[in-house]
Amino acid sequence: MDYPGNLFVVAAPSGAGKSSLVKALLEIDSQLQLSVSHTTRAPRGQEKHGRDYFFTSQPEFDAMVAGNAFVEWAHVHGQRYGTSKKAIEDRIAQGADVILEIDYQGALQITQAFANAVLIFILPPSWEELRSRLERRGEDPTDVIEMRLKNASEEMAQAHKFDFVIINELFERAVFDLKAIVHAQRLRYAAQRRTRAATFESLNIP
Ligand SMILES: Nc1ncnc2c1ncn2[C@@H]1O[C@H](COP(=O)(O)OP(=O)(O)OP(=O)(O)O)[C@@H](O)[C@H]1O
Ligand SMILES: Nc1nc2c(ncn2[C@@H]2O[C@H](COP(=O)(O)O)[C@@H](O)[C@H]2O)c(=O)[nH]1
Repeated sequence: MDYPGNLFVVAAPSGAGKSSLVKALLEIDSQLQLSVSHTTRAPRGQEKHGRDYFFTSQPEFDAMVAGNAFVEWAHVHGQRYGTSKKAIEDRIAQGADVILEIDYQGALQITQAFANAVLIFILPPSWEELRSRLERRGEDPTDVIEMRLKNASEEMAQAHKFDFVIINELFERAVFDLKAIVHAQRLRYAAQRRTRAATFESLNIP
C-alpha cells in the first residue's frame, strides 16, 4: 500500500536516548506525529495513559493480538509492547508523518507492512555511558537495569539492518542528525511520488 505520509522508526537499546531525541525532534517539527504504543508494563512515575503508552492488561493485550489490532508487537525486557494499526494507518493515509519508538524486533516487522518505512538505530557512545544513563534516569530498579543492559548487546547486533545509525554522544548533534534524516526522506519521497505520478500520466494509467 502506498501512503502519502512517511513512517520513521527509531530503535535503540534501553537508555541510549531515543525517547529524549524523539521528544526534541517533535518539539521542532510540527509535521511529525508520535505513535503511542501499547504495553503490559506498569507506568513509571510521571507517565500518563494515552500520552506515554496505553497501559494494557495481559488479557486486553491478548485480545488485541487475537483481533489482529497490531501492526507489530514483541516481547521486550520481560513485557509485551505493540503498535496498533490505528496508531499509524489513518494518519499516514492522510499525509501525516508518523514516528515510532520501538525495539528492533518491532522495527523489522514494520518493514513487512510498510516497505517505505525509514529505520533509524540509536547507539550510545559506550557501555559505561549506557549504564550510567540508565542509573541516572533513576526509573528502573537495579535488576531491571541489569536485564536491560544484558539485552542491549543482542539489540545492538541488529543495528546493521537499519537504514541509518546515529551515535547519541552529544545530544544536540544527535538531534541534528535525526532531523537531517527526516528532511532527506521527505525530499526523496516527494520526488519519488512526483516521478511515479508523471509516469502513470504518460502511460494513461488512472
Ligand atoms: N546525549 C545524551 N547525553 C547524556 N544523557 C542523555 C543523552 N541522551 C539522553 N540522555 C539521558 O539518558 C537517559 C535515557 O534516555 P531515554 O529515556 O531517552 O532513553 P531510551 O532509549 O528512550 O530508553 P527506554 O528504551 O528505556 O525508554 C535519560 O535520563 C536522558 O535524559
Ligand atoms: N516492538 C515494540 N517495542 C516497543 C514498543 N514501544 C516501546 N518499545 C520498546 O520497549 C523498550 C522498553 O521501553 P520502556 O518504555 O519500558 O523503557 C523500548 O526500548 C522500546 O524499544 C512497541 O510498540 N513495539
